[in-house]
Amino acid sequence: MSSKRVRVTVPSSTANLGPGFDTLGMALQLYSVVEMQVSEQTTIELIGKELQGTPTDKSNLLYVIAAELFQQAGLAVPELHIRASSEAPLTRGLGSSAAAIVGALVAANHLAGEPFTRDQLFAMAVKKEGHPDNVGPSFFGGIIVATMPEKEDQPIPYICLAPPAAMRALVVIPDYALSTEKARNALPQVYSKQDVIYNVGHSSLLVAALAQGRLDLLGQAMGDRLHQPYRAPLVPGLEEILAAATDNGAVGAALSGAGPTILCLTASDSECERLKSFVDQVMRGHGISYQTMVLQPDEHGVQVEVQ
Ligand SMILES: Nc1ncnc2c1ncn2[C@@H]1O[C@H](COP(=O)(O)OP(=O)(O)OP(=O)(O)O)[C@@H](O)[C@H]1O
Ligand SMILES: N[C@@H](CCO)C(=O)O
Repeated sequence: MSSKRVRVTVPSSTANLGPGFDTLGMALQLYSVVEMQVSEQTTIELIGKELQGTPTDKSNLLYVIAAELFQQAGLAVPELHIRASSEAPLTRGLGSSAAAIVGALVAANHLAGEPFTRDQLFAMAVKKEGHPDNVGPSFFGGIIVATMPEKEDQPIPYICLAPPAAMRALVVIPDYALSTEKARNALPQVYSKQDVIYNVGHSSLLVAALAQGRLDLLGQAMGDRLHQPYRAPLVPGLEEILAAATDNGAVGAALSGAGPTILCLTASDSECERLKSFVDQVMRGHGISYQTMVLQPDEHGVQVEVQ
């Protein structure tokens, strides 16, 4: 067991990108940091306002995930000093739980002497999160197309695409939380054939458009009928932004992950000001306080430093 301190930096992510429910996601330059070191006693130090209210005992997600990794490696679970921070707010649809899971797995794997490969860690994270669309970008960076394997013991099949160079993400982050669980419970159990065909077509077109840098197609390709229509009642302003973002400087728009953050993609930084005033008008109309951030895609994924 290593006695060194491991520092892991993990990008946040935006999942689904509209039609790619549970299968598509993009890493963003908004980071979580997890530092971990074997210690005599477990202490969890959470830095900054975003992690306020998160447990600082052994029920903390970071500790739970690290402990599970040591157990799976056949090692005794050590006491740990964990220090963590997050630039991304939690429960907003920016993949904070996936980033925490990836950060804790990668840090614990280093302390344990690297018993697991990166693909094994990816599979462990996907199992924990239930789907690969946030975990994939946090691990590998860029845009990830991934799905669950046919059999449980198979590796997670994925492809990483480089985001189109000039593309920017304007994220509209409302000041209220929406848990992924609540947003998933809003979805129906059964879909019509027309809606399934609609999403297969749009998701396929979106992946092809992103692969070829065809930002002009995103406005159409990002249409979705599997989750956004059912989540819209939980996210005031979503319908208006999806309907008119492309008339106001965006090349496409979607609910980010399970929401309530709304993602608007632009072809350059210069479109963002016009888009911000449109978004402001919509959100004010609903009396919702919010913040916006203009983010570049992250292309590196998880980064590890051993100190
Ligand atoms: N750094 C962290 N340390 C401990 N727990 C965390 C950390 N980051 C996230 N979590 C846990 O993850 C929960 C948020 O998960 P949830 O899936 O609801 O939202 P999200 O991951 O931010 O959004 P989405 O999955 O829609 O992108 C928090 O309430 C907290 O329990
Ligand atoms: N694909 C997931 C992302 C959030 O975890 C969802 O939309 O529920």
